[in-house]
Amino acid sequence: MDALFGKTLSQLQDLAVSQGLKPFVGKQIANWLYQQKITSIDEMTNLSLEARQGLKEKYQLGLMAHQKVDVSVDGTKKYLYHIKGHQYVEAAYIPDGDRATLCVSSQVGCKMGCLFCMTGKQGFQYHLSAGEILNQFHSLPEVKNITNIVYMGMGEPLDNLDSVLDSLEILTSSWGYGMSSKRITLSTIGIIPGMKKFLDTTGVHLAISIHSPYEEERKSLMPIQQVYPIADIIELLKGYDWSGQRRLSFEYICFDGVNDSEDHARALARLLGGIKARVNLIHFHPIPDSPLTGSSRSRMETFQTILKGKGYYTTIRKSRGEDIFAACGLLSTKEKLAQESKDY
Ligand SMILES: C[S@@+](CC[C@H](N)C(=O)[O-])C[C@H]1O[C@@H](n2cnc3c(N)ncnc32)[C@H](O)[C@@H]1O
Ligand code: SF4
Repeated sequence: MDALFGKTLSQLQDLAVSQGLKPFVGKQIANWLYQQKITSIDEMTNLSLEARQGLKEKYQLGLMAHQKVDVSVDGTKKYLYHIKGHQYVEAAYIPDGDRATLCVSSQVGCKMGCLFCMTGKQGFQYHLSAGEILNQFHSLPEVKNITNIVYMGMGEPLDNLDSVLDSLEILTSSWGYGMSSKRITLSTIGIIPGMKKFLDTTGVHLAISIHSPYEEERKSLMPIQQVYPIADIIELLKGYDWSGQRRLSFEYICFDGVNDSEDHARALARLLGGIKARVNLIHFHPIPDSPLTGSSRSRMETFQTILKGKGYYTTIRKSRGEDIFAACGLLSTKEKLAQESKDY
């Protein structure tokens, strides 16, 4: 049965009309779905009994509680949600003082095959629907604490463009969750056509996973470089205005002896060419069977100093939830499910 949860206002208005109802009923349904904590269609009490009955014959609500939660020593929690058949996704809840960030997944697995990423190792299984993306937020026990959402969990969001854009529309619209787009960041390896549409239709912050300023080296880490070269990505980004509230950042994992030299830092600054952006240096979270290791803190600091000297606001991102495999790039359900199948 099709799910109501995850539909945009215009989809709900069309759905209402297809049920023989007035279009404004679509807005009433949106209000119940995104602004009230209902658990069944029966609770939509400003709809007639007949209208609710008609909806129940064709649709389900589409909300799912989590199946499992792991808690890190640093307070990060990793929630596992059942998707469909034998598919699961993970979301990471990261409290930090008076902020709390939720890292959501957009796909089960990923087809991009980055050398350093557990999700990439899992291969691609499934595109999440908008409802399955939003459910990670809506059904989270700590949903009231969330101040920020990052699309940095499993999958490449711009490879699942329509569902991701629908989920962003629902999060940021007044008929949806009414969240400011400045509290949301989408991270991508740079799928150019999807990026254009994302930039033109949303006001959400953008993070680009860059990881090397050199073409050949980036290709060896991230095969997508062959299709969408980083120089073309930056060219496109230069056509947009980053001087206001919308933020552009570049994510750079520091790999020991690979991409962490002073030359790399200078080449990165040259490649960015003065674009208004921040750089986030990320600790590598080691994955099994990988030849890569993380850079030392002091090398990351030297790298940071060079970029700062070139005018780029540069941070070294705190690792969170590494002990429960909730940190960046460690989300993967395949092997865990094989090992722990009895738990599910
Ligand atoms: C898992 S990805 C999901 C979003 C999108 N697919 C991307 O690559 O930007 C989120 C971030 O985690 C980073 N990442 C992947 N594997 C990692 C690892 N083993 N250690 C640290 N960061 C990692 C990615 O480079 C990216 O910046
Ligand atoms: S880093 Fe992002 S794009 Fe690359 S394999 Fe992992 S999830 Fe996919």
